[in-house]
Amino acid sequence: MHQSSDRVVKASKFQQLIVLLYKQSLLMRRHFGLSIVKFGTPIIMMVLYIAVYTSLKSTVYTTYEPQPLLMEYKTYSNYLIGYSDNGFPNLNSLVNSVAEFLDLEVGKDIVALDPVYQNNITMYYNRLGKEGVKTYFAVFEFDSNTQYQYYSHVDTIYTLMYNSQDQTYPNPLIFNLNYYNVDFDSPELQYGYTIQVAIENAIAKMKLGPDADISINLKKPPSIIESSGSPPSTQLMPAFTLLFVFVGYTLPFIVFLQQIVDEKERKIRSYFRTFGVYDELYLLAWYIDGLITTIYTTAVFMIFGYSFTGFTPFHFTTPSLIFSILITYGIALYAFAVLLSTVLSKTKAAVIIGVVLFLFGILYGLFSCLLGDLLYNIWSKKPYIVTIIFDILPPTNFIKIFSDISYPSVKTIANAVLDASSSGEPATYTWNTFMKQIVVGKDKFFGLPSPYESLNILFFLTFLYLFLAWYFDKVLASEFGGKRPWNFLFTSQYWSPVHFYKQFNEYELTGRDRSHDTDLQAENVSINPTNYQNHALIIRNLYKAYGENQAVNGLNLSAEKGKVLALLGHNGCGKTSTINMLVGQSNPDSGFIAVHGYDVQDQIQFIQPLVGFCPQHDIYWPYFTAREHLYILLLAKEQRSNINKDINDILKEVRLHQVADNHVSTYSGGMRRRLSVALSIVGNPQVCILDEPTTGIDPMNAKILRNLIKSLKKDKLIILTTHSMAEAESLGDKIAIMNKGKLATVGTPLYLKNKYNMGYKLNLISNNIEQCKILVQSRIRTAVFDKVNSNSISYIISNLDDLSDFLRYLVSDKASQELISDWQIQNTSLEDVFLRIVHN
Ligand SMILES: Nc1ncnc2c1ncn2[C@@H]1O[C@H](COP(=O)(O)OP(=O)(O)OP(=O)(O)O)[C@@H](O)[C@H]1O
Repeated sequence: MHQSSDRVVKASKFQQLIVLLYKQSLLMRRHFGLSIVKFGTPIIMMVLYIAVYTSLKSTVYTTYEPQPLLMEYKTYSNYLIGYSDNGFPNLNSLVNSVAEFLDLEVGKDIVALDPVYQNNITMYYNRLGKEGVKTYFAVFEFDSNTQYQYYSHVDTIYTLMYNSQDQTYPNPLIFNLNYYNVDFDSPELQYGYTIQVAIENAIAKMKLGPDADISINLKKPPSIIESSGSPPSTQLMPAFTLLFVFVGYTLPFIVFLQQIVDEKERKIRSYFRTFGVYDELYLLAWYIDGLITTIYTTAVFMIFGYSFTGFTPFHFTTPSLIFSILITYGIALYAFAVLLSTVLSKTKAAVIIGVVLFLFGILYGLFSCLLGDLLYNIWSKKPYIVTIIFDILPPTNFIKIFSDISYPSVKTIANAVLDASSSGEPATYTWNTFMKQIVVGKDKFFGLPSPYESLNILFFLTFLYLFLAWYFDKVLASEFGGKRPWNFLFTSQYWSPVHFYKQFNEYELTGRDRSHDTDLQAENVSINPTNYQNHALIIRNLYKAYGENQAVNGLNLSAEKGKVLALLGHNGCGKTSTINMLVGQSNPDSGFIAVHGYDVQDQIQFIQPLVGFCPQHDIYWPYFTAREHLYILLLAKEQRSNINKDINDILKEVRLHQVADNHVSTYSGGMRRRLSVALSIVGNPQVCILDEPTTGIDPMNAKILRNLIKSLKKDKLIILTTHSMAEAESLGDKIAIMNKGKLATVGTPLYLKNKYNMGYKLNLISNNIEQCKILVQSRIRTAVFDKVNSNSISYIISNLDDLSDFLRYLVSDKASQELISDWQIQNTSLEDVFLRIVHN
């Protein structure tokens, strides 16, 4: 393998990763506002939750003191009825015992239900409705199959119910005392407690015997909400934990997506490529950034979630389970962001997609908080594939899993209240429950993946997303970088890249442009299979079109090291397109470019360490300093340890040493241009490509740059594009003028001026231009008018004798001296050559 002694050793993957992570850390520190969003959001969401929860709790809840038992039962109700649907044998003695406690008359104030109704509770409702009575009745049940089972705790052996209205059937409003829609302040209902005590007393007596000494001790009732008719709000808050966690995770994701695509749009992504940074390491560094955010966010949620009891879903779920869900969501979410970044190229699009996903997630989350059972019902009727699609997007998958685990602790709003008030503590959610399909009431929803299945999908999708990100990054065409063929994974070149010079044959090395121009022919045939490796640059039959626009149209060009190749041409003639192909940022349609014998398309990895590149438009991080730019890009390119001296030297060479530690955003356009030139010479490149390096630079600094370029060319090939003919003339050893995508002419400046010699330019200064015209036309036969300004006129004179005759006349003739105040003769300039070629 060819290896010249002064060539740099390409940076190791490890060094590149470290320097990329350093770049990420700088981004984090310098984009303070965005970092606040990234790292502040989880804390803000948790604090917000606690604030809302506590304020609701403190304002809404009221504590009641124990009330003495109210015994005037008869005033408020017609009957008290005991009923058993399964023939409870001690119903009569129980009713008697209650009657005794409440001082009621059995048969009049209190009855054991008429046996005729015993097997049909509906008929009993009927009777109540018809008679329009306000009645308490107690249902005794020892059989779990009664319809009351759903509303009551499994250990309850009776349910006390109340018909509050004097309405006629079919609308008797009979409700369980536990039902929330009850006016707890109504004295009628307060007697419910008295009856309850009477029943408890009767049951205790029945169990312990009639002589048992039972004392009744009234405890403080649980706090209940002040405003009657609305559910206790604090019980609703846990249902929304899901949304707070979702926002805490997903808002930083939008920032991340915006940042990664922003680097792509600023072309930093492809700029890194020209420094030989491995694509996978670049993506990995971003992904590690996302993982750090994930770990941080998860830690915040775990700490808050388990230290504040208001986060019910946390407290009723095994911590390892919550941790696994949060971490898996994070790793999948950021893998998804990296994948999106490979297909998006505009920051705006990235933000829009991020926000849409975010809002969609919130909406879905709200539905699952509010609808609960209903949502599960809807889902269970959908085809399995629909739920899988929801599982494929990390935000919706996360919402599903989190609402699955929240369900037993918070359920729907209505259920949350009902559940907490009637059946006591919600069940603890364990890994065991997690693996089962979601169960609501008695119904199983078999159409849904279990939360465990959804989590597995999320986990394995992470790897798929990362693989696709890596793959798309390589094969998707974009204006920001070259692409590989879609089947590159199946090519041997990918798995075992050729480390030796590619063998170009005679036919490939011969430019196929059969021009009549002998210089162009020489350019085409001067290279053959035995000597092409000595050429720093060979371009052969290069074509590149953008749609209908043939930007490069069969270009043939070559150059040796130790030279400055000045590439000239009018705007849009294809210079930048050629250079982009040269640095591997875009692929030719056909033809090839070889740099030091390596093919740009197949062996770009060997070329990158040899090439330095100053792009036409400056590429930079606004909030990094010049020193940091040099540090990052030098270490990305070259395996080095001690670089401070080198960086200082380069900074001095481009006169940026005094502002080296200022943010580049504070630089003038010219200073940024100098930084771009500085970046193109890091790592001692063999081929330095400078696309209009002096554009926008003042004459003094332009001169400094020109001197730098001159000093560099000693052992390198410098490829320079410029619109300054003077610059090309002073720097260029070889001038190549392009026109309409192909080479129009090539040669040294002197050679070209001779070749396109148009004679001499005579400039005359006078106050009487018309007289001058008459004079020149009468004395110089071969004079061709060139141009006229206010008091100057110029002619091209091809014959030297004619010109000297005219000058002799001028010196001798007094009248002419008075007419012409000054005159000047110029040789043909490179600009004249350029204009002539372009006009032709
Ligand atoms: N990414 C692109 N997409 C579409 N068209 C492009 C793209 N890049 C270049 N072109 C077109 O290709 C042609 C050549 O452009 P190129 O930038 O190579 O010219 P240039 O010689 O560098 O011009 P200038 O001196 O203005 O920089 C132009 O017509 C340009 O509009």
